[in-house]
Amino acid sequence: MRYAEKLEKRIVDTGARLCVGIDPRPELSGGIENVPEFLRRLVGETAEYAAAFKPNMAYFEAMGLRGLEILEEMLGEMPKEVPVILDAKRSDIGETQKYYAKSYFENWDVDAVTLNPFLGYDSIEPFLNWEGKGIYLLAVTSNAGSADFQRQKLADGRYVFELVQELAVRAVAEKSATDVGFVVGLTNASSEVLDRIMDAPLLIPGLGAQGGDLDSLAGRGRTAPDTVNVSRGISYNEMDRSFADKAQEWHALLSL
Ligand SMILES: O=c1ccn([C@@H]2O[C@H](COP(=O)(O)O)[C@@H](O)[C@H]2O)c(=O)[nH]1
Repeated sequence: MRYAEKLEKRIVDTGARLCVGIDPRPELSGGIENVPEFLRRLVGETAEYAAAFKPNMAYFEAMGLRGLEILEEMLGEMPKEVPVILDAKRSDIGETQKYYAKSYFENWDVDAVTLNPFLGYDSIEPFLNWEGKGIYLLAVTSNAGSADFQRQKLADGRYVFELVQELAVRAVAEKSATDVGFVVGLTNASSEVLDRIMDAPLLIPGLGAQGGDLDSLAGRGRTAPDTVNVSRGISYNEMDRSFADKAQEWHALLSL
């Protein structure tokens, strides 16, 4: 089964496009020693609502070697039916990317990863021929700085993020086994952006703590399995409520 099919199935099974972000902050959960239990509860309580899980490497790397062990343990215990998108945003020359691809797709066996496309097509090639896997290229990120490059207009009237889409078009033409989608931040998902974004799987961060407006996605007629990520809005918002309770609320807002 291709990555996009697995994700589509999960979206249909859960009835919503909720991607549960996993960004553990040890300082908010009583230190690194409490993080494994925090993650077990977060994953356990939200799995039934999750179309996907998205751990962000930064939060695990910040805990040092123990953080990588915690990530590995968590990945090993993830429910197999929920796709895992590793938010790594990697970018390097192709030779080095081969090793990132091996690490994420072979060793950790995650379903998809985020990549920074700035180094061009040969930098994403090592990720392209993996059965059942997906990559999300940063196209229009959710930060204000996305205006600095991604939303600049070229002389021919296209935006820079449209060049990112060209990489996906090429991957499809070359019959990539890996599905290629895009990261589009909800906070910058204007109709000008969305009108130009291909019908390929979108990973959409920016809901909850970053204040993105879901209405901007309405009535688009897209068919690809898009998912909308919520991290702090489940893990660290209203700490007196359970993860399950908060996930259920986001799930209702994102229901099909
Ligand atoms: O454009 C982007 C790309 C990635 N992210 C990541 O998504 C989550 C968002 O967390 P919240 O707590 O829901 O704001 C986090 O891991 C970011 O690094 C993004 O926000 N924007």
